[in-house]
Amino acid sequence: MDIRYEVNPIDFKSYSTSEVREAFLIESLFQTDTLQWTYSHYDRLVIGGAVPVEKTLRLDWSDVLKTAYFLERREIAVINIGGEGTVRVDGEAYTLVKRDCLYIGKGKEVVQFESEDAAYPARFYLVSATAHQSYPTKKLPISEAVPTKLGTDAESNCRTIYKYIHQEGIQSCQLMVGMTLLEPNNMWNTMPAHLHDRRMEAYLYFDMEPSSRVMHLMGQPNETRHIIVKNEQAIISPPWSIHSGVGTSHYTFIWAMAGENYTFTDMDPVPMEALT
Ligand SMILES: O=C(O)C(=O)C[C@H](O)C(=O)CO
Ligand SMILES: [Zn+2]
Repeated sequence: MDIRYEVNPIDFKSYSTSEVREAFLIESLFQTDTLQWTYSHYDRLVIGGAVPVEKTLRLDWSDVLKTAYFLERREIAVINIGGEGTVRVDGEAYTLVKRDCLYIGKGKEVVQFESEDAAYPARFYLVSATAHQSYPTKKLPISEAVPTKLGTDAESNCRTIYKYIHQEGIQSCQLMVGMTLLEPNNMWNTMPAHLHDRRMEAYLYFDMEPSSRVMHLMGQPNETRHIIVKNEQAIISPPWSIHSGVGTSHYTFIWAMAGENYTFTDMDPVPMEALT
């Protein structure tokens, strides 16, 4: 059972490399024919991975959540980062190709995951937050998502952001989820950095070569640390932390937030002079 408790920014200053990694890095989310889960106590975000190959996998973590079924008091976002797959929600089938997103609201009892082709299985990334009301289950195919271009060549951060679940998109209680794709030869994300003390955030880095790495930057602006991240590993970013990264090559990441509101532009920019 992978439970991550909160770390406060005062204690964080004295953390060793391994303590930083144990608190904030999720190393193996995608395992064949199992559901992998990490429970973060920051806004009680649950982060998971499902790779159905030989089996159909059923959404369940009742031994930890102690509810009759996973979504009894939760909502969840599912984003496929692998081959075509199907999510069945109380019997209704939603087919997701790579980068499609499905939001499932509170109260759906039976959620199952399966792959179309065992030779190229689906890889479902899962992010769940507590929910107080039920919003409709909704799929947003990547083909219908609205791209927003950001960055410049000079800053090596040309990238496209797709927002899936947010104020003007799929409605949720508190989940806000999207994906950012770096263009080839562009390595920087989220620099200049920002904070949002009102929300925590999780990043899943993927579409990287096995030998590529992202140097993820975290910490309060005046106390930064780095975490070296491999393909398909995730980061938990506390509300007091910047969350930025630079890769040895370009990459894609899914960002997911939970907390006080879901206004994407609610960010406090961190001036370059404040970073040490
Ligand atoms: O490329 C970026 O910049 C991002 O994707 C930033 C994240 O969306 C984020 O941190 C939102 O709060
Ligand atoms: Zn952010």
